[in-house]
Amino acid sequence: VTDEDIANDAKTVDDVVSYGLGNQGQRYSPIKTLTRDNIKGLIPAYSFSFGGEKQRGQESQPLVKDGVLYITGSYSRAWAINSRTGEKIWEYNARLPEGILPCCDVVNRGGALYDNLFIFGTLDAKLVALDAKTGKVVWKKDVDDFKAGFSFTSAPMIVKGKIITGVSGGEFGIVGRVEARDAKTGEIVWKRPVIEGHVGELNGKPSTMTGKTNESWPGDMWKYGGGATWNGGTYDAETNLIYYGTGNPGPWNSWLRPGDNKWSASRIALDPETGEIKWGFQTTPHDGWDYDGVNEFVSFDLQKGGKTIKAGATADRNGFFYVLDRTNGKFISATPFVSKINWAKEIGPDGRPVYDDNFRPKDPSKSGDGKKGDSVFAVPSFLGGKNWMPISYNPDTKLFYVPSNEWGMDIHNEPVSYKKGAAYLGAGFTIKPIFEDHIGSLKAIDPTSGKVVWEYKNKAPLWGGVLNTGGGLTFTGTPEGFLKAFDAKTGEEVWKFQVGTGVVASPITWEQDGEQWVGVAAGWGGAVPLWGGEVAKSTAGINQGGSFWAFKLPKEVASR
Ligand SMILES: O=C(O)c1cc(C(=O)O)c2c(n1)C(=O)C(=O)c1cc(C(=O)O)[nH]c1-2
Ligand SMILES: [Ca+2]
Repeated sequence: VTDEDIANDAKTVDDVVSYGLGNQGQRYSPIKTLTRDNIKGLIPAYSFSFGGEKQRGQESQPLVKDGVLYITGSYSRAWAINSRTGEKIWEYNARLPEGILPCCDVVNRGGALYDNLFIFGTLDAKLVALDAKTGKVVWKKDVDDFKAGFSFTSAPMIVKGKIITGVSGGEFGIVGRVEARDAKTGEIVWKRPVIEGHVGELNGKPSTMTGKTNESWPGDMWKYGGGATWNGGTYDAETNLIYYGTGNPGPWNSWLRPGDNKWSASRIALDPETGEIKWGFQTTPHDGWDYDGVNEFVSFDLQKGGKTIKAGATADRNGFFYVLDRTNGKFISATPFVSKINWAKEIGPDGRPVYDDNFRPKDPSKSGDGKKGDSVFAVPSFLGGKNWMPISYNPDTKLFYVPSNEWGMDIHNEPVSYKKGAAYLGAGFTIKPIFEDHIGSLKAIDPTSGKVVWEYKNKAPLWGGVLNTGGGLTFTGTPEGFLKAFDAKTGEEVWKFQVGTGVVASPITWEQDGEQWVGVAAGWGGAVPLWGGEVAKSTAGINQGGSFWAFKLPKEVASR
């Protein structure tokens, strides 16, 4: 796989060589073969089992190149299979040590292909490059110390010969950073911590570009300031900028860290050559609800007042859908994409939330029994209006498709201090539904107005990514075990298939032997069964699993 293959990934149809079907992350394939009229003929071709006694959440997006499909699975495993038959070519198991500290299930969201390598991150915070043909380890690099809470769950991104990655560990007081390595050797080119005050690295030398001082943090709190870059990034060739989201500040108890706490809960744009932060936009300054701002920032052309604006959009965990100028981070608009939000009254004209202090958990030193502060019911819950699961942009309908959840939480604050390898929260919480009939909600959103054009409601929380196709279809999975297709214009459900376990992964599509294929990993898990509170109870009956499902539209059916 070459840089050119990756740069053209959004346009080519016979392979998928990047997370997001192109580094911009639109998750749109131009393949037109499959439509609402012939989708009845979309049939399973094979199902490949990930095996093993342990299953858990399967969030991986596969890659396909030259008849080989590459996919990662729970517990830091990876496979190459024949993309036509599902026959196994190789399997890799990272054999994790005791004591790893992933906060939110043993997931992996996918790998990257470059040159002759398949590269992915493991839960013990290592980056592994395998020979794509044999699955043998070519190199393996320590990202950081898993005993301090560092972990790795997202898919690496390749930008012009460099591997761009982040880190997980925001619940353990790590400091988030974005890194670039030489994609062939794995050697570090630059490291960019995202929390003010920290010094990065460029070509082996110290480099301070995050913020000169820790001015938006009190005292020493920036030292364990969080901002984990745990959900991967996107890249836009037109602006030559890498876009990354940053997670919650540490600890969750916001009374311990007055100030904006930059750049936690933000989007930042970085120079791919140096890692310099070119702009930052903080969606939740002084976050008090674990509203990690890691949600992917997706580039698109916004038509407004007869002009085309180089924009980007992101559906934030805090419940607002933001459109920014992707050249400079300037705020364009923010509109709610969930039906209820109470922590902010609105987003002001400068892009800053107008807080409603009634819904920030109370200061434990001034309320409650002095240990446990007074609880509030805040909406959305800390698992967010949207969590990790990627949105999709369809350039035909000019709509964004956002997998969201409608829920709230009881949350209170407690005292806490940093201890290596221990949870650094200072908060207790229980997630609760806010509607009787549904939590999950897939919404088609017009980015020019923020208006919801259609909505599909799902009983269980939606936890999988979205895919759009040139044939006018929108795909996503449900915890109830269905891969579903909708008419991208109207939202009408036009197809579904039961895979036997929850679908919390991102589907892909590709063309092979003149036929359109669709594939998705299956396996219930992720953060909901672990942290979902009362919501987790309602999903307790969902069976675990671990497999990859491939579907195709046979030629005979397509031409009928
Ligand atoms: O702050 C962090 O480092 C961090 C990491 C991760 C992760 O790596 O999966 C999640 C979260 N936070 C998180 O807050 C969260 O809700 C979450 C859900 C999931 C998932 O895969 O279902 N991961 C994570
Ligand atoms: Ca987090």
